[in-house]
Amino acid sequence: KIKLKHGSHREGKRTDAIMQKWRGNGLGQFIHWGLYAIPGGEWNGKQYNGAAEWIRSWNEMPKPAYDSLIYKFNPVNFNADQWAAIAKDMGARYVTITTKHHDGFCLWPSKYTSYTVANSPWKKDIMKPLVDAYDKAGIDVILYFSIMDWNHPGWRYDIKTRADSIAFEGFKKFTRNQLIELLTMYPKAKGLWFDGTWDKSWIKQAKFADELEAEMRKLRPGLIIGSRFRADEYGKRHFDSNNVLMGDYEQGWERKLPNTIADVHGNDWDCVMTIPENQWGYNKAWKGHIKTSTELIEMTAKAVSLGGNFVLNFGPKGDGSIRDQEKRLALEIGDWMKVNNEAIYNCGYSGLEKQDWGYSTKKTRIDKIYMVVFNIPVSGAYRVKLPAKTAIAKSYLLADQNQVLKVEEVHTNEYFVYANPASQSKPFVIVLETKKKERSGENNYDKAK
Ligand SMILES: Cc1ccc([C@@H]2N[C@@H](C)[C@@H](O)[C@H]2O)cc1
Repeated sequence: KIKLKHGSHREGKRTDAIMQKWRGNGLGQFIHWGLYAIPGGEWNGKQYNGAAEWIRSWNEMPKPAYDSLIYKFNPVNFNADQWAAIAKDMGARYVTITTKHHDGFCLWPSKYTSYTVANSPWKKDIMKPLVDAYDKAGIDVILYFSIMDWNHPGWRYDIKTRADSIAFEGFKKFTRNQLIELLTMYPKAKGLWFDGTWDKSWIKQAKFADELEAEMRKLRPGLIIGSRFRADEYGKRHFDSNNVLMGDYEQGWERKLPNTIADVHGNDWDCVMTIPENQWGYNKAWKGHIKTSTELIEMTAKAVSLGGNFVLNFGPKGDGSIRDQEKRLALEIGDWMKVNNEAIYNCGYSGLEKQDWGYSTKKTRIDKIYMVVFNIPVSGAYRVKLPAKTAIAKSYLLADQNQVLKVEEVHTNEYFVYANPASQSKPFVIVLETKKKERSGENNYDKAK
């Protein structure tokens, strides 16, 4: 083990109630909203090929033209309760909302910069109505914050000269001030989701970031901070120089999912996912493959089966409305969740071997296993291998618990569960209630003693 001053300060999963609630959330909503939603990936009639929230970095987009979008921010169709209702209908149990993306525009009236909603035609705070609406809907709020800030004069990609380091000192103070300001103005927020922390300038701030994380945790006990916030003193990110996870959960799964339990190293984690291939902010033209609700439900089940959460991104339009395709997907996912959320909420890795029919999840400390089926076997037989000394007491469809299913032990601790689902077009869940296996040869007399 390398002696570290600014590495991870905790090994293993957090066991407190706030983190246990986060762990059991299963499904979340991400909101990317800001000035980038106004151009929506297009400028001067030309389409930007990158992600819409990065349009400021496009050569075709003059930086002053982007920066003056603040004078166009007037989302007359913004309705925080409607956004929260969409998340509620989808079955999301937490939401991560951009307070400030890389462009530096603040959705809250920060005292530390003029580049905020307060100086837009809208004038009003956006974060407060959002935090309150989601909180009222019973949905936990996590605040997304980009360290990289293209608008702040003190931002640097690296610290090369004395002038850089003087400028960056000012930037560090500004960053700390904004984070303390956010935690103070929105005390209901359960955590922070950091982004924009990969540049050398920030990676060199191991001591500062470590102390800032400690200050935030002291100000807000139980605050949830992921692995992307800070590097250790050797520049190691996500995992420190002793390969211990930084922060409370792994933030490495952006637009991709782990494949096996080995990939997650026994840590908490979330996967953040876009509906199109790679657009977080609103883009007028969604190109390429748009994920279907069945695909997104499968990703949710896969994430939960590997002990993580699945966080689906929505990119509201510049006027504050939500696009129809996103509303429809939220409802389709929500319809499935209404029937099957017992296999998702407060569930995790079942310990069972992966089978072709789909993913298995398990509630902690309850002898129930959920087989979330995406691939129906021609045989109608669903193979499941149980650990030794475990048997199946009963099996039924989660959607219709009166439909008790036939179970056959085909090899030691290997069973076929027979099911013919009503609809072949939607994923469904088979429940296994398990019990201790009767020791073979045990008789009632022995048990009676
Ligand atoms: C290379 C790259 C940098 C930043 C990102 C940001 N992280 C996502 C969560 C979005 O905020 C995206 O803009 C994505 C890719």
